Amino acid sequence: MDAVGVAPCQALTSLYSVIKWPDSLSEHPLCLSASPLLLQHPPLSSEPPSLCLSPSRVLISMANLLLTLSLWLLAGSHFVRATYYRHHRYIPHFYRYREHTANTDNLLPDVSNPVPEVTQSGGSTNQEIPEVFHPAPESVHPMPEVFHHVPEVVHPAPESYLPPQVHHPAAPVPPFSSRVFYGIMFDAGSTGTRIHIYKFIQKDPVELPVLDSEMYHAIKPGLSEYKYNPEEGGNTIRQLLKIAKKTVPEEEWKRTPVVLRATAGLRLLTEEQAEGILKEVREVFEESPFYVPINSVSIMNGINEGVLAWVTVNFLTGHLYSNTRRTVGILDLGGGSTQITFLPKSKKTIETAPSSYTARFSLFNNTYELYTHSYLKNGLIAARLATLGALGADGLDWKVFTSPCLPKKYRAEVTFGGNTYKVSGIPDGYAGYKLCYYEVQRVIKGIFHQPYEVKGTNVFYAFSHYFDRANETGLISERGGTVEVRDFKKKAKEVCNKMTKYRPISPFLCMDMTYITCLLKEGFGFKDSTVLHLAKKVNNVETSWALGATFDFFRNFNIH
Ligand SMILES: O=c1[nH]cnc2c1ncn2[C@@H]1O[C@H](COP(=O)(O)OP(=O)(O)O)[C@@H](O)[C@H]1O
Repeated sequence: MDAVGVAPCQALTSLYSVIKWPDSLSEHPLCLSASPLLLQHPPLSSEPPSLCLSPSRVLISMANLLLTLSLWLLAGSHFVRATYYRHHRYIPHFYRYREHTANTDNLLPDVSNPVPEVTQSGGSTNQEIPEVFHPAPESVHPMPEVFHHVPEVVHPAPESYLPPQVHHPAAPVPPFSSRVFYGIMFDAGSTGTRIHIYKFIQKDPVELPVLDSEMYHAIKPGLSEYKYNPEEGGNTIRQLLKIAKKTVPEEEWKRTPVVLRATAGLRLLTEEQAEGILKEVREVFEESPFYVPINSVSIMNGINEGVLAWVTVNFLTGHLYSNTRRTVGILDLGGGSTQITFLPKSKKTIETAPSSYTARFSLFNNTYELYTHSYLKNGLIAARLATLGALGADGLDWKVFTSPCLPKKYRAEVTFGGNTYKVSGIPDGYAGYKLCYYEVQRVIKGIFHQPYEVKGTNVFYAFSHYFDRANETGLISERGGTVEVRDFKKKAKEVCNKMTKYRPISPFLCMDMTYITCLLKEGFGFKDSTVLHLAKKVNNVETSWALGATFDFFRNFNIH
């Protein structure tokens, strides 16, 4: 018998033990004796208390007994229900999180049953799209909503849509077999396009779905490189969709949503150029067999980029399930932009931040107010060009942009955002850490806001180019690890002062390491001793905003 059945049965067995039935009711008085197990108070005499009745009072007593018995049975049935609810749904989050460790611990916050068919004009027909679950509250509620009908949500959920918190009368739970569903998220970044195919398992209609696995693939260059040739950009999406078709079983295609969010690369283009690319992607999506929701292709703003990366990392590290509100901050260094996001411990952090540097959203019945900001043009590749004085410059056909951060004899053409730049070291000049630091400072000083709290005890996870550069220079292995801010500085000095040794890894390594050092120290204001956790994956899932964006697709977080 499972845990659900044991407790109520024990209660009924105990109840039954208070009754001793005589051989014949007509010949003997009826006797009841209290089982010591059920005594709330010590007996007044050494004999167990008993009560013997004359036959004439037996009928009245029987009526009383039946009444008592029904009351016990009623109480027992409530107990059964309470135990069932608790076991299946209203267990604390930290427990629920651990319960699935064998399954990489990746519980999806919000997704549940399928929603009805949605017909796309000229597009694919969605038969069953995973529906939105109400997030489980942090506290135990006496009457959980899971035994009510889950309100229907027809995808796509518009940006401002919040599923209604409707409470229907209780209904019997239909039989349910474990089911699998998928979500496809494209990350159209400035340096590449990546596909994330998430597989979720809904084991039980009243339990939260589990993130089972992720299929990830990246392709270079990013879509912004195709600003003059969107059709070719569309072909990169076609290639990635082939992987999606191999990963998602054919019978699931029609109800598997495809979503693309573009970041800094497209933000840096003109509106017309960006729209040309997005239109092409929409067309490629429409010709695919997958479900194409409205607004499936768009440019994501910097706030969402930061917040959704924060959601991913805190979800994967288990912090969204704890009641402590202890979370980790994130530092994301992309090619075109860089993000910092954390949950402040001190009110002063929010009070002293510019109003556009904070964001609110709701998750698991908690409202979070985060410090978050995305610095456009301060991603690593954009910062390289800015350091060289090339970003936004004219005369790209003939100008050569030089820097003491590059090996003296280095000369090359680099492409970013659809433009090509001629760059070189300074052949007969000086190179090295100090000069380089002075150069990169110009890209940071006066631009960054230092949050009040950043020198405190917040734990930060740093990924994307922070991870790549730390890994390439040997600060951490491919599996990731922790470093102090001063480790970046030490390594930057070493790389800049031995450029020839490190050149085979990348001629930009000195510039990149120096930029990261300056960004952390003088940009965000971290102390030398601040420890950063560098991770490319957590629980075998990529640390990127893409998972958070998939959750946001299934249930709108209403980030504002
Ligand atoms: O999902 C991911 N997995 C691993 N690395 C990623 C992922 N997304 C982004 N990155 C890393 O971030 C770098 C830059 O990101 P991106 O090109 O998206 O910049 P952007 O956000 O400024 O446009 C990539 O070169 C890569 O190292």
